[in-house]
Amino acid sequence: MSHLSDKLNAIRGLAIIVSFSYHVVAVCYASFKPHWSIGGRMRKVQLVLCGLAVLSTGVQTVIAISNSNPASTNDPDVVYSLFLTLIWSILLLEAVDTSSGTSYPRYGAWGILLVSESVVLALQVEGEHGSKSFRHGSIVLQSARILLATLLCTSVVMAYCGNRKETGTDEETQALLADPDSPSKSNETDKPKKPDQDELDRLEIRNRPKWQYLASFKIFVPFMYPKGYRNQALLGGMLLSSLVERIVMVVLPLSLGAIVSGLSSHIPWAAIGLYCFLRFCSSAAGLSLLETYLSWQIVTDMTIALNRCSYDHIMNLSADFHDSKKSSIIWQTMHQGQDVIDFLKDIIFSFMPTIIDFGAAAVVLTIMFGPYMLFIIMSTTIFFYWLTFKALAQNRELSRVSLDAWHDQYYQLTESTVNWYTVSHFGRLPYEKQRYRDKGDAKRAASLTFWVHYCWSRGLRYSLLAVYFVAACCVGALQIAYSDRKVGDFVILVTYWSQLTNPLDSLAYSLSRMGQKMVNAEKLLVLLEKSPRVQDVPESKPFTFLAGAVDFENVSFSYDGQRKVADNITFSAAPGQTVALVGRTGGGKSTLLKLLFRFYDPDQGRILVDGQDIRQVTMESFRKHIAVIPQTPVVFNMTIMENMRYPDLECTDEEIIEACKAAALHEKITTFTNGYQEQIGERGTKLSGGELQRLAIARAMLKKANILLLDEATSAVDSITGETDPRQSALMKQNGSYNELWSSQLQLQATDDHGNSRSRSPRKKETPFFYNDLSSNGEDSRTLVTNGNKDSKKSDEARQTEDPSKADGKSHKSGSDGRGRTRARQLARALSRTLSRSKSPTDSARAKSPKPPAKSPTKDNATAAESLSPSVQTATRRSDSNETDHSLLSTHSNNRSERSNHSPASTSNHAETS
Ligand SMILES: Nc1ncnc2c1ncn2[C@@H]1O[C@H](COP(=O)(O)OP(=O)(O)OP(=O)(O)O)[C@@H](O)[C@H]1O
Repeated sequence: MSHLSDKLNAIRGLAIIVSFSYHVVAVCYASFKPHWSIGGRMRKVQLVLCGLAVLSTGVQTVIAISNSNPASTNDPDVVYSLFLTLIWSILLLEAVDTSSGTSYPRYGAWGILLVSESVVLALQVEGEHGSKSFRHGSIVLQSARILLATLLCTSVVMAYCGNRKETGTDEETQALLADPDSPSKSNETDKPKKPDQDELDRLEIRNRPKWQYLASFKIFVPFMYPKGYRNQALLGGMLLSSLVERIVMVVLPLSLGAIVSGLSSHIPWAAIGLYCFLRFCSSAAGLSLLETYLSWQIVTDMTIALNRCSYDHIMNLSADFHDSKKSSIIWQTMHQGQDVIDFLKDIIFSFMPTIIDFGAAAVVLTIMFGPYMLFIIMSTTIFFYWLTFKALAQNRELSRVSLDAWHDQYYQLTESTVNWYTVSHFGRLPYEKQRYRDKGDAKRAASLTFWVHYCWSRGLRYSLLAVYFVAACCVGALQIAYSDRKVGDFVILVTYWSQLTNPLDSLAYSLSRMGQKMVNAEKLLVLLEKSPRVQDVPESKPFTFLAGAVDFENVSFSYDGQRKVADNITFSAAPGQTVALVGRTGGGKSTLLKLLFRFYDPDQGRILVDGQDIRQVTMESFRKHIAVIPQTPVVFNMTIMENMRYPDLECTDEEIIEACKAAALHEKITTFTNGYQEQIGERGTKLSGGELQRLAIARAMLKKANILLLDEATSAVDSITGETDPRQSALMKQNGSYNELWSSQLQLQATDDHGNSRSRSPRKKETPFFYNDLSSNGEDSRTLVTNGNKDSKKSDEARQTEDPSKADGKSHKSGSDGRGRTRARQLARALSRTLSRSKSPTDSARAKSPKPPAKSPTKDNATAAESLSPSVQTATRRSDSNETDHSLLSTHSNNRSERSNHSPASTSNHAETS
């Protein structure tokens, strides 16, 4: 009989331990490894069955308690019923918690419970265990549970056999965002806004399997490891003080219990002294202060290191990122880098110590008060954390919404203030103000929702703790009342309880803070996981400048991988040649320059400079040979002098002044109140459009590069360029596509001027390129050519007479000699001098080396090419008239460009040479 009873208790204990352990291990494993779930449509049935099982175990517990001895600290029937209730409750909570199908942690546990309850039932029927009422009651309830467990397992088998793998209702398999490409609405403005790339990247990170998601954060780990002996010593100090604090937390309640128990007979001075000392150690002035002091230094260093790395990473990203970035969001994300460090610090110095405190308190209380107390501690922890994690998941979502609303308002603030002129031009001040208010309201609503939810969930969690505290006090009081326990044990219980719940509390707090910090960390992670679309290949070599021959070979490119901006473009620019790209607005001219500067790499084809594929050379060595004057010059909010010095930090004031003189800017600068020390405002707002472009031109000169890219560099510089370009005349004479384009443009202009007055005058339309003036002086041209390839000087002179552009230049020169022309000459000379000076001895030596094989330009190309500037000047010219027929072929295209011009994109772009 007794033997059977022992066997039953052992089986019951084993059943509880096995099912609980299996479930915990399986849940942990499943959460880190993707797995299939089945039977999602049976979820409601399973929910009801689990609920009934919990009910039956609850009833069995009540029967067991009513039949047990109040003095007993571990009645086997009560303990079994209590823990069985706990396990079924956990399974129920999981069923409630997930809308997906059942996976192996749950159906495995059902199977174990089915087997173990059947064995227990068999033993119970066989023996005479417990009182009759309890035995009958428990047999009925157990039979019911076996039936329920059988039904649960059958539901899984049925789902499996029916191959009901979840698709529709499983939230894990549903897209979090609607398909952004689905054509739902016809009206453009009504179409849902496509989530931006950052948001999609964040979603991608969030939707990774848990282990992968957590592993993603390992990118931050190197920043957590303190660099240098000093910081490592500080970290050691932190760990040590944290360890000592844990010991203090265990000893503290025991010493208090000893004082209380001892006071009934004597004054325990030693225990009081120890207690006071431990209290001091655990106070805010004790070990935690030391820890804070030590951590401050390490955390500051780590944050700075992370910021530096993020900054370097952002600066190393390529143009695709910088073209689509939201600067204000990047600033914020960088700023919140601190949170990432805090997040990791919390895990090591808050989360782990709290778990240790909790574990220590749980062990001591279980040893002192038996399995009932263990049950109370376990169920407190499980339910408290179930509520906490549920709240945390929602909090995280709400915090994301709140943070996004905050970012949104911040973004609108920066955008509207940066674009204040545009806002004012269009009279949109009230509109922007309203938008700011609306975004503020959205931010307020989002944070209010967050806080309401936070307060509710917090209230619920702490009410649960209060209920369990009552239960713990009852168990403690009953044991002290019915056994020979000391009163001090009750004090120990109460003290440990607070030590148990304080960690729970602070863990919940850390977890909720961690949720918020994880959102910030995710944002930084998105940033750090971005890799530059254009980067040096491992085997790339330094670029060797020889003469400056540029070849585009069947180049195709698309920014987004869908819309082709350049399609099969082929053209060549021989050393010293100037090439104008002509095409309609948005035709891809600037894009070709970006490809040449390697802001992007072609999707197909290749670009060669001096026979070297620019993808195979290091960007740094290549880019230093190219100067760019962009369509919209961007300057720093610094002084003119500082802006000018940017290309060459070593250049002298005299060189800067000379460059400014050449760009016809010097005189203007001398009229400024502070001359060269004048601050030019954000993005150069204090300069006129023309002044800004001249500054960009002067600045480009100081780079002393061999290849010059002009992207409508002089659109605002009338006085320099206010005359006909000799090379343009040459091109016009050739009666090719260039001629056709200009003629049709002028025709349109004239028609328009007749009817409606257009803002741009025909004169302005004719404004030639900045570089045109360089060829107006033969001497300058030769000097410039020499700079590109010294050998060509003589041949230049020899060919000069044949040069159609030069002939034009001459005739043109005699026809006009205005102020703009004089300045242009100055500019040409200065550029020539600057470039000559920049030529290093090695460059000269290289220049003497044979030219790379030229791409067989036509005769006209060849002659013109050698009469012109540094090595290659590439400029873009816009044909604003979309009405113009853009399928123009250059009469001087070489074979390859003629071939390429049959392709769709190239019908709008022409590389014309003069
Ligand atoms: N960073 C970018 N991302 C996506 N598309 C872009 C980007 N930059 C330009 N585009 C698109 O590529 C096309 C070609 O642009 P590009 O600036 O090269 O034209 P363009 O010929 O220089 O025009 P314009 O003469 O008006 O300056 C345009 O339709 C433009 O919208």
